[in-house]
Amino acid sequence: MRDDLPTPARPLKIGTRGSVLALWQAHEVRRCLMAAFGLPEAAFETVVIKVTGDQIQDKALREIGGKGLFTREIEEALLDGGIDIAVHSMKDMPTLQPEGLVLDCYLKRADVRDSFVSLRHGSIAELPAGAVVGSSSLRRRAQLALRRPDLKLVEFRGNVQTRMRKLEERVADATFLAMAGLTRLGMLDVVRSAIEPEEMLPAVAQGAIGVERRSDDARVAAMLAAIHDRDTGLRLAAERSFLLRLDGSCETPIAGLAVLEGDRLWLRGELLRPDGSASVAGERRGPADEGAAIGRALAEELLDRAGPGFFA
Ligand SMILES: NCc1[nH]cc(CCC(=O)O)c1CC(=O)O
Repeated sequence: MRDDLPTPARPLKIGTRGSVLALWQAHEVRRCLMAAFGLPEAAFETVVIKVTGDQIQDKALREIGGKGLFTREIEEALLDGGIDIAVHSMKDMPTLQPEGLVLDCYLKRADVRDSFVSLRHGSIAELPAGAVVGSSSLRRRAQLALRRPDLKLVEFRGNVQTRMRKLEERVADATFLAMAGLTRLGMLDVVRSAIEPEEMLPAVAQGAIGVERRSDDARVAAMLAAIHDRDTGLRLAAERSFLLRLDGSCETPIAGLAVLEGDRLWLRGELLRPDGSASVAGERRGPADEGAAIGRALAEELLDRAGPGFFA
């Protein structure tokens, strides 16, 4: 292993999207690897890869359709050998990886909550009837419509700066952003309140950074094992199994969150109709290392309770 570590002459190539958040996350993985192996920054090379999802800014992503809008080009580079590892927001990752790739290394998870962002109001509860909320997340839109059918929803995309400008221009009175992303960008000052999971269950894997590799790359596998966070792995195993059994795509509003209670795992999940006219929510507890079975069982229970006509 020692002789096999990357060097400035033979750097480890880290593939990432080019957004400020994506670069921060790639550099965080680099920091963890530098610390774990005593390596200099020059032993790594950051390779920025353009993805379809970033090139389209004027449409809601669900109109473009298809899974992996933020990942396909990056995974192609990984399979080609153009990069050695790829860093992702796990929330944006499909539940299955292409043949030849493995995604089982997660950094310690950050704040999982959504945040309420507004210039004039302090929380969802304080929004007056008829207030306009900007969000393009199917999950957040459905969750809000379910709880506050009196509010008006508008599409909202772009980076944090763009969204703050839209709030200033009164395109909307409020929006939602993940606490994790804002924390990483050093922009927690825009948050009016953090929304507890009881009020708005977050997206599966929200707040977690994952590192993908080629399945036959034993050297990289050994390096990634050193920075993997076991608790995050147990939690995501349950949440992603839940999502997989639901065949979650961008068309289906799904929320899911697992937490550890000692050697037990507590998984909560929610399925919604896109217009917020109905939802089914449930929870399960079980041994922490049986997350995959717990996730599947909760998904099956919710599908059963929702019935065949639920998403129609
Ligand atoms: N879908 C975009 C996305 N993917 C990951 C994050 C934030 C970081 C994270 O949850 O790990 C965001 C932005 C947001 O939802 O506010």
